[in-house]
Amino acid sequence: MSAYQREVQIALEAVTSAAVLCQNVRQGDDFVALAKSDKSPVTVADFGSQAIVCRAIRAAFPRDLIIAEENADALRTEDQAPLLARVVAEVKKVVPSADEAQALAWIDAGISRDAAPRVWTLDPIDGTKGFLRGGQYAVALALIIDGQIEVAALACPALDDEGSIFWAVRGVGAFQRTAAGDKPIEVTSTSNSAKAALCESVESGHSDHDQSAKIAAALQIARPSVRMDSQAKYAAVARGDADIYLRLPTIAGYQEKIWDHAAGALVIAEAGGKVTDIDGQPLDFSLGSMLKNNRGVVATNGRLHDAVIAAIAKA
Ligand SMILES: Nc1ncnc2c1ncn2[C@@H]1O[C@H](COP(=O)(O)OS(=O)(=O)O)[C@@H](OP(=O)(O)O)[C@H]1O
Ligand SMILES: [Mg+2]
Ligand SMILES: [Mg+2]
Ligand SMILES: [Mg+2]
Repeated sequence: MSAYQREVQIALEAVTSAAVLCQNVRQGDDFVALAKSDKSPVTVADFGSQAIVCRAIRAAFPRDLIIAEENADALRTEDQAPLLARVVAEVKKVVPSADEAQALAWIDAGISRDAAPRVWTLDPIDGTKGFLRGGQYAVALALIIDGQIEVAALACPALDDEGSIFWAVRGVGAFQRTAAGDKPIEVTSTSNSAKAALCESVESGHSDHDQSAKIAAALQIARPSVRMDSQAKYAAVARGDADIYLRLPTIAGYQEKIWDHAAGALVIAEAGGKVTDIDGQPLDFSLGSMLKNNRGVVATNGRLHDAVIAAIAKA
């Protein structure tokens, strides 16, 4: 029996149900996006997805903590009663017995921020702007034990025809779940950077596009970069659709959130790739909700990693 079998099963069921909720919401015409205090959007589906996943984790592993992106504060205000009603209605489509109080409590099960010996991290929708635009998005869940990512489940509902689901366990491997079973995935073996495919964020506010163009030129990368929302970029590198994922800081001092990277980072590492920050340092997931010790993210097939870090250092 391989390690963390139960965690993998629960995590995959949870992100799969959450992905159904997200697709249900996206098929409708009323996402009711709200702007958070940092002006970033949050929708019915972000709240609903967080409720579904936290419910599943709480039921299976009641002692585990959860560091998830959203909280239910806005939904508890009188102004947002219609939004709360939409969230509860969507949650009930997936969990028919759910009521309003439960939905709120499940969302708020994810408000931990501090490090803990055993903690899950969840991005209920990574790439909310992509979700709103009709682009890629992901439901990203990972289990961190003593600061190390051990289990990852990554649902990309808009990738491929039917959506795709990826998972990984540290030391076991990275897989894509298909109707025919779990298929191991692997990064490319490209070692000539001129032949590499590079992917990056769609939003220039999330990763510096001008800087990445300079780095691509220095690496003699011939192909135009592929812009894709969400941790689907990690899946793209992990299964060999792309060779490099660059996330270059746009604001000095911006700290990346662990839920934006934990699941994707393990999937790439277990597919044979490498993930560091732009200085070539490993991402430190032992510090609670933020990657306080890191700047930006560089993910590659491994073989190209040193060349990419060197090009960034020169740029
Ligand atoms: N300034 C800045 N720098 C870096 N990252 C930031 C910044 N601001 C926001 N965010 C986070 O970006 C997450 C989305 O990243 P993506 O790579 O999906 O961006 S994009 O949609 O492709 O443009 C997005 O995740 P979600 O909120 O889950 O969508 C944010 O956590
Ligand atoms: Mg967000
Ligand atoms: Mg995110
Ligand atoms: Mg999010």
